[in-house]
Amino acid sequence: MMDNLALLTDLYEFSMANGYAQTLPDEEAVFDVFYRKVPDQGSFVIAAGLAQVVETVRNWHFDEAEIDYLRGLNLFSEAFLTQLAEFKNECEITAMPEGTPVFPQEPLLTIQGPLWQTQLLETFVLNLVNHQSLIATKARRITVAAEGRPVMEFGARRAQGPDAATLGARAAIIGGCASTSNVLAAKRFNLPSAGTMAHAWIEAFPDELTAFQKWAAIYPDNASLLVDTYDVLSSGVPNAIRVFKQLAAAGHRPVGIRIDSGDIAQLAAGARRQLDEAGFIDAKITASNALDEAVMTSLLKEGAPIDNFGVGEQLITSASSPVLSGVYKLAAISQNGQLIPKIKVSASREKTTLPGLKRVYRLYQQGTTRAIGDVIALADEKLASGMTVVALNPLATRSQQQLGDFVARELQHTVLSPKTTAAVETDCFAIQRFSQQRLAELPEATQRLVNPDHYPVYITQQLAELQADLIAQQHAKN
Ligand SMILES: Nc1ncnc2c1ncn2[C@@H]1O[C@H](COP(=O)(O)OP(=O)(O)OP(=O)(O)O)[C@@H](O)[C@H]1O
Ligand SMILES: O=P(O)(O)OC[C@H]1O[C@H](OP(=O)(O)OP(=O)(O)O)[C@H](O)[C@@H]1O
Ligand SMILES: O=C(O)c1cccnc1
Repeated sequence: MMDNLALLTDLYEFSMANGYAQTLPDEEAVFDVFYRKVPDQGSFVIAAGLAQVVETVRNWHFDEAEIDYLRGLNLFSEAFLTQLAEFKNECEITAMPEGTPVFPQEPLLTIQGPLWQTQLLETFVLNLVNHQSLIATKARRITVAAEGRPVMEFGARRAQGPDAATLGARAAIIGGCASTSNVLAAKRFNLPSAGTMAHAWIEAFPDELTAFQKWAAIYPDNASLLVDTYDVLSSGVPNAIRVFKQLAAAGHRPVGIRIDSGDIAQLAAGARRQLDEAGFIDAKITASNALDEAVMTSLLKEGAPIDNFGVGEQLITSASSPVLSGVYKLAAISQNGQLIPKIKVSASREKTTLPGLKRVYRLYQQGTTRAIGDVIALADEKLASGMTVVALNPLATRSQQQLGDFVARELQHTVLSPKTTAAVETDCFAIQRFSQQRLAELPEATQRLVNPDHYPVYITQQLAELQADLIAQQHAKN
């Protein structure tokens, strides 16, 4: 169970909620979560964090200490504080399942409910979704670069705080990692924990060979020895081989070695030669040390014989692109039971919001699992073959296009409502598999790590017209 995150909310959300309670008490609202820019110049983000959003909203409440604290700010009416104390969630959440590749501007999560409640959700929903989606997206890049070799998540010590370490480890698995060194994350999310040893173990003994032998005596079937404390090729690997021979003679199977500094390609090649010559062709070589997808790609291109990767700081902080600026934007307000679409107008088309309650569809070529593009439509629209759509990409050569035949799959599903609770997948490896299936449907060129192709995302003509009308109405008012 997560802590109650009810106060993990920017002050202005409470200020607005208190104000709505006095001015627009019966209004309902629709908010969309989406992002505009993909980290690392990729073409999509892997959605993650939904399980924690659902858990947090289910557990969302204000206890006496929280109400007293808010009262002490001298900003809020007693009526509002009572409303908080008696509060029950009435919001409905529809969302893309975790692991879904999601493109810019697409609502990956939509929240509908009383205006004041939906407003209060903004900060912690964005916090959970932005963080985990960022790390899952980075983990996908890193595991793609590993070309099928297992990647262990090693980042806890470099993560920006305990939650970033633990939720980040969860997101790393969703994005493709095989295991984590973070025991809390492993326990909490039922993940495989994995690890080797640190230089301290080697340094603690009088010499490297003794250190390896002591380890092997305690963990005869888990001897993955760190060979770079003194000198990889003249000391580390020869000592590891000595210990492996003793283990093999006693009927054990040595696991392998880890290299954590120096020129990893050259050291791995030298270590591989020595291990093979000694007959340990199954001993695995693990590489670590500030790895990311660019270094890993370069190492493998150089032919480095690496079997496993341990990746920490660059993954857990998404160091090369550390922000996913997902936003939470008002799309509609109810008046007398009728939804009125709302818009935020901006000088840039990219920053002008898509109004109204919407649905996102992925279109597949008939009879195949090949995704050909996504369409954002108004909720009451039906998609039809031959319909005209408008490209969201302002640089698209053809802004209007007619769709051919397709099969459409709706991407969002209801995951929480006041009446029902749908099951949200919480098994991280099931989410990882789901993600990989969804990725396999996308054109390969959109998945490249460098200069990926643009994937077509369209809005329906009706949505485009609604947006244009609302912009015109605003211009007329100003
Ligand atoms: N053959 C290689 N090709 C490309 N990058 C490499 C290669 N070998 C190592 N690297 C990377 O180069 C960087 C070297 O970092 P750094 O200078 O901190 O390492 P180091 O001095 O060898 O190790 P440490 O400081 O941990 O003892 C790391 O990101 C490492 O993964
Ligand atoms: O480099 P990362 O991808 O974050 O992987 C985790 C790092 O953590 C450990 O290093 P340690 O904290 O002992 O410091 P070091 O960098 O001096 O080896 C380990 O030996 C890796 O180098
Ligand atoms: O188990 C390991 O080898 C490990 C764990 C965390 C960080 N660096 C290495």
